[in-house]
This record gives sequence, structure tokens and C-alpha cells, in this order.
Amino acid sequence: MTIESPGRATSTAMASEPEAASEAMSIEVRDLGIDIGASTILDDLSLTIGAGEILVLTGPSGCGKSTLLRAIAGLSTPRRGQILADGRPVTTTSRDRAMVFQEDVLLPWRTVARNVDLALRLRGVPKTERRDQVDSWLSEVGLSDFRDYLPRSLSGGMRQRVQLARGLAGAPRAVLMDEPFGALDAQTRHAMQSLLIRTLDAHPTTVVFVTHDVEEALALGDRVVVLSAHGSIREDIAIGSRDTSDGTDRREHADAARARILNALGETRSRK
Ligand SMILES: Nc1ncnc2c1ncn2[C@@H]1O[C@H](COP(=O)(O)OP(=O)(O)OP(=O)(O)O)[C@@H](O)[C@H]1O
Repeated sequence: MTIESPGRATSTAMASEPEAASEAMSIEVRDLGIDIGASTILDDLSLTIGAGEILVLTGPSGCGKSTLLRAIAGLSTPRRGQILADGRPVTTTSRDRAMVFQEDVLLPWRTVARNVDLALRLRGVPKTERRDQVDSWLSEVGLSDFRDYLPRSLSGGMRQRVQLARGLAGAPRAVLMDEPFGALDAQTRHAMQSLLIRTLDAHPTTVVFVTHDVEEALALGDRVVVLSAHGSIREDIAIGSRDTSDGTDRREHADAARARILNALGETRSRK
């Protein structure tokens, strides 16, 4: 599958925060506390995510992964602490930070091409550039022949590929992914992971990726953070670089990292 470098957004539309000059975005979570009703979901959580880093968040069900992701997206306002994107407080959503969900959120009345086109439009890509960029992204996710189909005519895996194209199109500077491949069969999931890695290699973007799947975390992450059942950081593990030509360093790191992740998950479950 060739990557034809869809360009970055060049004009403004729908932005609710100012644009920054650099490409991938740095994100800092500072002493974050989030309560829902009388329950404290996240408590005193601090985390720095470097520009272009792929950070995987994992942890037991209900520990607050989606809550943290939504706060980074600007979809909720923290009670305590703050989140900074390129050093500026996150106060609302921004087209610079895209979200990709597990659920199917494609617009059912728009064709595949028009779903991707909408994302480009919302990210401020001029109309004259959009047609080429839609074609390019559909080629990247292997759906060029399905551009005029409605989502209901596609398989689950194909719809998820459209969602991935929609999340990455227009080059958001950060992509926040909440178990995006969780509902897919193992083979499609593996293909989607490879596609995501290839796409991110071509378009460096900061990614926060939530998953329950330890192998997925190891395949994708530059770093894996395990949250405890009580919404604090239990482990923060660097995974080897993907840059080595044969992947040896990464494989060596992966075995040690897998043991640490499984150990941390075991401890969080037993303490719940
Ligand atoms: N709108 C809400 N009202 C009440 N409680 C909520 C709401 N949203 C989330 N919660 C609670 O907050 C906690 C954290 O939820 P969250 O979805 O962030 O966890 P998670 O780690 O993403 O879980 P999972 O892995 O199962 O998706 C859970 O106990 C959940 O029940």
C-alpha cells in the first residue's frame, strides 16, 4: 500500500483553540483529579507525552482510561490539576486532537469518501485539496474501490478502516484512540495495527492509545502506562525503538516489558 503524503491543514475552520507551529503535539497531564459524582476516578495523575510519541494506556476495566482520554481531548473539565497541549491549557476540544473510538461513529448517510471528506473539512483543509487527500487516505487504508459505498454496505473491519482514515486525515497533531480495534477479529486487528504503524511512520503524530490487549500495547507503544484500579499510574514502561532495521532491540525489550505489564495488571486486579 503506498502512502502519498496527504498534506497538513492549511486554512482555519472550526478551531476552538489556537494552532501551534510544530507538527506532532506534546501533552502534559499535571496533578489531574477527576471526580464523577461522589467517586474519585483519577487522582493526582501526572504524565508527560512527548511530541510524536505513541503512548499506550492500559489497566483494569473501570480504572479511568477513557476518562483520561476524554479529558485530554477537552471533552471534560478536570476538578483538580490541568492538561497542557504544547504548553497551553486544554479547555475545550480542538481539531488538532482527533479521537477514534471503538464504536462505529461514521455518518450512515454519507458515503465512505464523504465521511473522510468531512473530517478534512472540519480540520480546515481547503476544498481544492480535499479530493486528492480523500483518494490518498482511502488508498492508504485499502478502500479506494469502496469510496462511493455507504457504511452499512461494509464489513466491521472496513468501517473501522474508514474511521482510522477519518481520524488521521487532515493530519491532526495528536490522535486519541479508545480501543479502536477492540471489536475486530484477530486477523483484521493485526492488519489494522500494521496499517497504523505504517501510517504513523509516514505522518509522525502524537498518539494516546487505550487497549486491554497486552500484545497490542507491545506492538504499538513507544511507552506503555498501566493505570491502577484507583486511577493512578502503576507502571510506566519504555518499549524499544521501532527504528532498528531488524527489530531486535524492540523484541528484547518486549519480553521484559510484557512481564512488567502482566505483573502490574495482576497486582492492580488483586488489589481492587
Ligand atoms: N457518566 C458517568 N457516570 C457515572 N460514572 C461514570 C461515568 N463515566 C464513567 N464512569 C465511571 O468512571 C469509572 C472510569 O470509567 P472509564 O470508562 O474511564 O474506565 P475505563 O478504564 O476506560 O474502563 P473500560 O476499560 O471498561 O473501558 C468507572 O467506574 C465508570 O463506571
